[in-house]
Amino acid sequence: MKKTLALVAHDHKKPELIHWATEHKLELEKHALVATGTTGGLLHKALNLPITCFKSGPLGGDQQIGALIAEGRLDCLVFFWDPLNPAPHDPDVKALLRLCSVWNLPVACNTATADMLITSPLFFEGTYKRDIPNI
Ligand SMILES: O=C(CO)COP(=O)(O)O
Repeated sequence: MKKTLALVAHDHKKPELIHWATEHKLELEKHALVATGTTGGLLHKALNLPITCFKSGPLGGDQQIGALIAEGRLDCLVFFWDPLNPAPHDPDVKALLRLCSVWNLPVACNTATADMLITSPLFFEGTYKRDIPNI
């Protein structure tokens, strides 16, 4: 079942996300992909797959992805945020992760979780119906 996935990584984590996405290209190409600006550009170069690129994270890209979540238009977020370096837009990062909890959206913040998510038949075969809060 085709899903919409968002892929985002902070600068020090971009190589890790590109490596992960390359490993899982065969699965990723079945889905619609969106990303923040710089991440999306690099992923497009590495994977040669269509990716809808929003603004760069510090310029509002995280919030654009947050808007997709609030509108019920995103199925999953892979967000390799950097736990070792502060970002100027940390409030936006926190807001994006917060919305994942508010809307019970599957979110992977490291490769181990992303591996489990992308290989989960529960999620990708469409048998799993996630509860969405009735807000
Ligand atoms: O800052 C980001 C996420 O918080 C990512 O933005 P870029 O993909 O534009 O680097």
